[in-house]
Amino acid sequence: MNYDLNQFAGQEDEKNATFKALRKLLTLIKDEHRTLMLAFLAILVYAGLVLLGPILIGRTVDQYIQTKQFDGVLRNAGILLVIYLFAFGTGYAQTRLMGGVGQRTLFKLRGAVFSKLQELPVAFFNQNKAGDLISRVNNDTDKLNLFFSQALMQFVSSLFFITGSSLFLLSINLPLGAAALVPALLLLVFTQATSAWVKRKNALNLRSTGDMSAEIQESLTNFKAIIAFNRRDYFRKRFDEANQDNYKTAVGAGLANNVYLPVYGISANLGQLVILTFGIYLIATDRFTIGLLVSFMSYVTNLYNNLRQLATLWSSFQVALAGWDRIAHLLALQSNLKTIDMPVPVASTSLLSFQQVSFGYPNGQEVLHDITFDLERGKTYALVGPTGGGKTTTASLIARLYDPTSGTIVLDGKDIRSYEASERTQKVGFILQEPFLFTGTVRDNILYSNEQYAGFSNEQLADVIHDANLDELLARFDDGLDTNVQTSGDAISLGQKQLIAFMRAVLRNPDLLILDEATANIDTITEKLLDDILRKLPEKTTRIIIAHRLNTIESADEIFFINAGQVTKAGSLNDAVDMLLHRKRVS
Ligand SMILES: Nc1ncnc2c1ncn2[C@@H]1O[C@H](COP(=O)(O)OP(=O)(O)OP(=O)(O)O)[C@@H](O)[C@H]1O
Repeated sequence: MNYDLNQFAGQEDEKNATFKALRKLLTLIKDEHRTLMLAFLAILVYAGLVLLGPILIGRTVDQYIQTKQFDGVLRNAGILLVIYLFAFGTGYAQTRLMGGVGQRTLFKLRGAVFSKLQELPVAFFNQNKAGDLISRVNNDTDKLNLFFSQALMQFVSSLFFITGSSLFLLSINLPLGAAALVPALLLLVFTQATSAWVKRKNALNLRSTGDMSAEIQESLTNFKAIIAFNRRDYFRKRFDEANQDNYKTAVGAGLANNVYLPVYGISANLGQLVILTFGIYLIATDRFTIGLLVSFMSYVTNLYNNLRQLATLWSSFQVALAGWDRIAHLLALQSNLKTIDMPVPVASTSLLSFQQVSFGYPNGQEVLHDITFDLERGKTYALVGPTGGGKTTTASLIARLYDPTSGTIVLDGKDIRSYEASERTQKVGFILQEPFLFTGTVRDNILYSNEQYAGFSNEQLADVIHDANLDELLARFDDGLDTNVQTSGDAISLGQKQLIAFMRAVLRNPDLLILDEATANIDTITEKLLDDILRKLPEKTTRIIIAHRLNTIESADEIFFINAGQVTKAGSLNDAVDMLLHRKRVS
């Protein structure tokens, strides 16, 4: 399965894509319908009140100003003031309501994107850069927040104003109203024609922001190598290129986003010019009054101001849509490592059985070819072989970081795909060459994801550690269980990290314990200690040791030689040495 998110970028917009995306976008706020209804109501009242203004002013001109009845003028001014105060109140209410909707949607959306990231398989992270993903979680979701908290309601209010003003214009004088709307219709056609282009420009910009973020992340993660190899200039150049690209796409997006404003501005001016000329002609021929012309001009101004506002919002809508596309592609991805209901294919008494397993990494060549082997309970197995032969890949399949391309892996009598993740991780323990640690204490790290001892006091835990023969290892840490561990810092050596990973795996008491080059950074005396601990593990525990140093596999009951994606039984340690030297198959 292809998990590359950037494969979606630059795809041509399908027909009506904007409205489809809008519908999807609105599903994000479907839980907010009460607040939305209230906000809509507030905005409807607000628009209605504001639209009453011009007609009242027109009446005042015709009825009181031309007849010089100033008490009438004052009365209408008072009414107008009340109307505007109410309008202010409803306008404020809708801003408050929608601000909350925006923040809640952002909160939920970030949560959904983050949960999705937790759910996706290793292949997804192999194909996408962390920096780009961070940009999706932070930057793209924020674009949507801006849209929901500000733009959406302004959008709706502009639509109300445009509809209201148009109705007033047409009802006051049909031909004059129709003439005022012609430039507006042309604008709609223009907007429709340019929207896809504007969205594309914004999508390019968001993508290059993601690329830049990925570039920053890579250089921050590898800062030691960059300094040690004096590659700062190289990375600075790469960043400059990403920055340059981001600048160019930002200019492109800015240009696209601003294309509407001047066009809308000139249409507004044209509209007013038409009304003024046509209106004065109508007044001159006694078919219109000055007061009505004042109202009319006011509605036209209102109409075009809102169209202009719509233009600005339309670009912010396109930015939100482009951001939403990037998030929606991520949310739509499904893990291909779902737990599957399936009957046991072949009854097997072994703890683990590979049955004609082949595997290739996504977008890569086949790495393991038709592998079949069985591991019995309680035995120790060694996987040896040249670099790149497929040892770690075999271990990754046992941990179900990937599923085989073909064939079946049977764990404890059941297809490995039919286990829930919690049950599988309980059965299979892993100690990796580069263990993952979290910021906290040694205690936090060795109990990571181990519910069994979570509530234990340090004293109780010390007993458990003693029973598991781990106290000598714990003694290697100055403050014992309370020793601080920092993932980013180097306060703890790689060997110590491996010891923590070792204790963590042993305390989980798995049926199958895999050590992938797990003692590569440990001195020979400690290594002997680990060997002892491994020997004393409960009898049922099966151990798989992946090692380059052959002295570490002396205690193995059986040795498998993995080379070029093939697995062969090596027989004895000497056979394994022979195979490694000659890379040939025996038995
Ligand atoms: N994430 C990946 N994506 C694509 N190909 C990969 C990936 N990981 C490993 N490979 C390829 O799979 C093959 C087997 O690699 P693997 O890591 O299993 O070998 P190994 O025997 O464990 O080597 P080593 O002893 O160096 O750890 C190699 O050709 C490697 O290039």
